[in-house]
Amino acid sequence: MGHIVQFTGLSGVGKTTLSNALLKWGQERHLKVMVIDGDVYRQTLCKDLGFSRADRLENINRLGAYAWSVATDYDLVCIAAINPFEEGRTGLRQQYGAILVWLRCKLETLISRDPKGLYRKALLPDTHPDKLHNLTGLNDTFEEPARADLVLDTDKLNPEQVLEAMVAFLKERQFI
Ligand SMILES: Nc1ncnc2c1ncn2[C@@H]1O[C@H](COP(=O)(O)OS(=O)(=O)O)[C@@H](OP(=O)(O)O)[C@H]1O
Ligand SMILES: Nc1ncnc2c1ncn2[C@@H]1O[C@H](COP(=O)(O)OP(=O)(O)O)[C@@H](O)[C@H]1O
Repeated sequence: MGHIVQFTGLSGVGKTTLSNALLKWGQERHLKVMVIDGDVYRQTLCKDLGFSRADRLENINRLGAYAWSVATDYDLVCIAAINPFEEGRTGLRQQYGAILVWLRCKLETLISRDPKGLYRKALLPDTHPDKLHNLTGLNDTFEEPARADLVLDTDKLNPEQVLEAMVAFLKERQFI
């Protein structure tokens, strides 16, 4: 039975970057890693969901259940979603033993990265037709985790260093 890792962190923090780096790292070592990326599953399994609190909780619950259903076939299953609420994270920890990794970064840095233009849209005036009104961390809730198993600061560590710290943590816990 593989271990389940749930990430949490704002858009642009580096969830996909770290997950894909772990996938590649695993492939090179015959370790079976699966990535369940929130952004990707919102096009399929979670296509019907929006960004209300209820929908975000439903989203993480579905991703958790899916991770659990495939965990027998993998060494490690990573859930890479924003996962903004303690209720959702605690649920995954209690139901599936999913450990919690918080990818953290200053908002100014995320605003300057903004590869999808989401922060630019959220910063538009309220009256602008393209204004994004519920971007996590900017004008929607992100509850800082009280009990993360690991915190990685992606404005201090480059992607290689983030991967290195993650791998060291997984080895220390004997997850890999
Ligand atoms: N309002 C709002 N708030 C947050 N994110 C938004 C929003 N609208 C669209 N997006 C895009 O959706 C991706 C987040 O989906 P998740 O399933 O990870 O979010 S959540 O866990 O349900 O909060 C997120 O992907 P990432 O950028 O990879 O985090 C965004 O690209
Ligand atoms: N540790 C890091 N240091 C600097 N830039 C990073 C780091 N991790 C990711 N990035 C960059 O930030 C942007 C968003 O990364 P991404 O992995 O797509 O974030 P998320 O999946 O959390 O939305 C990308 O342009 C990526 O290259």
